[in-house]
Amino acid sequence: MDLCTTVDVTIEPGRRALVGTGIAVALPVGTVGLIHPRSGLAAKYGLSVVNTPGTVDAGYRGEIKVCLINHDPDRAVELRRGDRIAQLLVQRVELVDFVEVGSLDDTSRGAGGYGSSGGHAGLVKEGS
Ligand SMILES: O=c1ccn([C@H]2C[C@H](O)[C@@H](COP(=O)(O)OP(=O)(O)OP(=O)(O)O)O2)c(=O)[nH]1
Repeated sequence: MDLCTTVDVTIEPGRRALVGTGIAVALPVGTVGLIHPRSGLAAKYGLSVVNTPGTVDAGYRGEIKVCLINHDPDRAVELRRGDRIAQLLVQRVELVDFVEVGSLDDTSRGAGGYGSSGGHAGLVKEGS
């Protein structure tokens, strides 16, 4: 579902703005709302969502707001009330009970992350 701004707003290059959508929802327990940027506005204006994807808890009953950011280094983004600024996806989530343990099982990845699998010249391991 597309989300629209309830206000006119101009976002200068590199700046952000929290805008209301006028929408409140009661999501079923076991689901989550995810606020994603719109690809068209991202490609054309550099407009995105700061905390993408924004998380709307199932228990949240307030107005959904979107924290927009203008990544364009030169041009301001002008938005008018009613413009579609982001999109809301609803997904099922696992409801888990976390259990504290002393160690974790082994996997082929182990603790490697943040480029440890390579794939780019700038990701070579230290010392190699
Ligand atoms: O882009 C967003 C993200 C969140 N929310 C609303 C719904 C969500 O359920 C609530 C809290 O969001 P989150 O848990 O991400 O915020 P927090 O900074 O951790 O605040 P809190 O302490 O209120 O949980 O704010 C929005 O309207 N838009």
